[in-house]
Amino acid sequence: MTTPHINAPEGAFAELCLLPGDPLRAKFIAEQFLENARCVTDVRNMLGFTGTYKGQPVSVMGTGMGIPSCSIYTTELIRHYGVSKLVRVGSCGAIMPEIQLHDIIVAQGACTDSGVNRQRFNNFDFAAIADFELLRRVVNHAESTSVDVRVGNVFSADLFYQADTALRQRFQQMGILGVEMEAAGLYGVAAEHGVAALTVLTVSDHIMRGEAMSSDERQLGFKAMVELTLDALI
Ligand SMILES: O=P(O)(O)O[C@H]1O[C@H](CO)[C@@H](O)[C@H]1O
Ligand SMILES: O=c1cc[nH]c(=O)[nH]1
Repeated sequence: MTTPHINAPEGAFAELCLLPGDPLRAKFIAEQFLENARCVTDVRNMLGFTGTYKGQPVSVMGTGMGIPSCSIYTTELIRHYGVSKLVRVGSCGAIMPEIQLHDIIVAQGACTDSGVNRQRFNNFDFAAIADFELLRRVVNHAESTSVDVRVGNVFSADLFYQADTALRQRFQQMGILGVEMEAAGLYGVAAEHGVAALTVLTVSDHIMRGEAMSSDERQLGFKAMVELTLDALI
């Protein structure tokens, strides 16, 4: 049984799946962190892998950029492959002044300008929140290993190139830690299907200060976030 976007056989994914936006980051995570990792899907080069971490099965798959792409893959992973713990490991642009490049943000909630959660919630405002158990495990593990994380609200934007630069000030006033493009959609998909989701982000840019990692660093430089996530959840 395959889906329009995933050509893996039934049972090819673990219950826990890490979800970077970039399929090459999925490959990097599989090669660097998983034992016996095998590529289980490659439709459109959206690579997915399953292996083990400390003996436990784990999958990792790219989602592409933006809520529509992420929603397709996560819906198929849940409905057809039984994935029930979906953990986005992404990058974001920081908003708050105290945040630095390479910092780790755990998205407790995700605001958005996307209409997807209103579409699935009778046009009401849906509070897109992380699964508390996944969140607690990652935050507790960070505390016990002295890894600094920031926990709070992020903004999942439809536009990477947002023309209205005044919005940034408003985000800062409202305490938005960082801007990315998928978390609110992921949380909506998870809620609709009754499964658990979390988003952990590494700061790749500072939107207010105009600082940025290189594209190589974005692809490969998220070791601390991945280690924290795997160690906390396995
Ligand atoms: O690094 P990823 O996980 O792709 O996340 C961020 O990077 C992309 C934009 O460059 C968007 O997908 C955004 O959410
Ligand atoms: O979506 C994103 C990701 C990184 N940096 C941004 O400014 N936006």
